Amino acid sequence: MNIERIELQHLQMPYLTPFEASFGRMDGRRFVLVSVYGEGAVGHAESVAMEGPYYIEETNETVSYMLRAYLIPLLLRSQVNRPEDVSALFEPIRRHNMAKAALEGAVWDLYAKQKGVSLAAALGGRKEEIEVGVSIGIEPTVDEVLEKVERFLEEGYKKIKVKIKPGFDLQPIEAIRKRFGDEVPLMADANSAYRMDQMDRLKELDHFQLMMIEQPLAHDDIVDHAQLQKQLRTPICLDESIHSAEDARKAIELGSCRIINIKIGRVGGLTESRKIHDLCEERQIPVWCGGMFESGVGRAHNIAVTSLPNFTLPGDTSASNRYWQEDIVSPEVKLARPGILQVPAGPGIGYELDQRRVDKFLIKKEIFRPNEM
Ligand SMILES: O=C(O)CCC(=O)c1ccccc1C(=O)O
Ligand SMILES: [Mg+2]
Repeated sequence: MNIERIELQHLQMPYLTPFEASFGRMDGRRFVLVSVYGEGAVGHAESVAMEGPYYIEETNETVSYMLRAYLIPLLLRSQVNRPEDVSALFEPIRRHNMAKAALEGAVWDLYAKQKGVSLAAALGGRKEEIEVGVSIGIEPTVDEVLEKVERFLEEGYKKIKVKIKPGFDLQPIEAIRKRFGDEVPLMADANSAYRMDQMDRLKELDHFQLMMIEQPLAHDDIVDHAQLQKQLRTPICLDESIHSAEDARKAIELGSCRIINIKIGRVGGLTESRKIHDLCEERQIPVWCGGMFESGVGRAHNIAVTSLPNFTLPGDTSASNRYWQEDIVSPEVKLARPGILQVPAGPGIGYELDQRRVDKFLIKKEIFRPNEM
């Protein structure tokens, strides 16, 4: 693929409104945008690591370090013919999945652009549009959750996900059901906030016809989740516990979940995401694409992967205006119809990087070339 140059742009983008989950509260995103140049084309992807190690262990700084010290030098010293080769190349390096995914994703975009096909098509996706939902944080009051639910339902979002934690769980769910009815496609995400001795609390949630409960127990657990799933009618969806297709296989075989949330960053890239997708399809486990408050670049990657057939549940990839005053891609990610995003047909991710907007949020830029490695 002839990689001639790799750029890291470190950005700081403020959110429209702060977001709180059981692991903390955030006002904006510091992240690394990766651009890979070759044969007159350029591929982009972003790191989805947060600033602190509270969702998973990676941080913006560990990602920057791993890219600079290991992953970029390795890639620039190697011959790569297909993006799948990058995934194999990175395999000896343990974990650091978000760092790997950021670089591998940029190579996927470059590859699709060099071939003149969309990233979705390069991955084997065939959907032309996808259904999407929205993830609502823990708000100071239940009323504020209700206001958000109302607004997002008006915009037609196909799934409402609310963050819960012990003490802020039954109240918001019950209030949403009371006000908006049982037809609203509703789910809860606990981000590992519960322990097995709080099972009774989780069982209460069984009365609200939730589509699923996401990652109720420990971030590294699949054993207790299997026990819990036996006690619940509501499907458990795993997020934090799944870092690879092997993790997914073990969780499915144990009965730890009935649904899997695929985040490209958490599983180390698009190649591994597709592997998990294929495995789940074979085992009849529906998947959906999670979100990490991506800019338009990461959002475009999420849209592309969601075009694969077993992404049968609406994901967390909402429109740009749910997160940003202005996004760094053009056009911005907009709903084509209520709750529906179009899968772009143009080459690669199908959105242009707007460098003028990137420059507004730019803190630092680093450039790497093969002869310097
Ligand atoms: O809107 C989004 O991008 C999804 C937000 C979200 O739920 C989330 C955001 C950051 C870290 C973890 C999670 C999660 O899915 O658990
Ligand atoms: Mg989650």
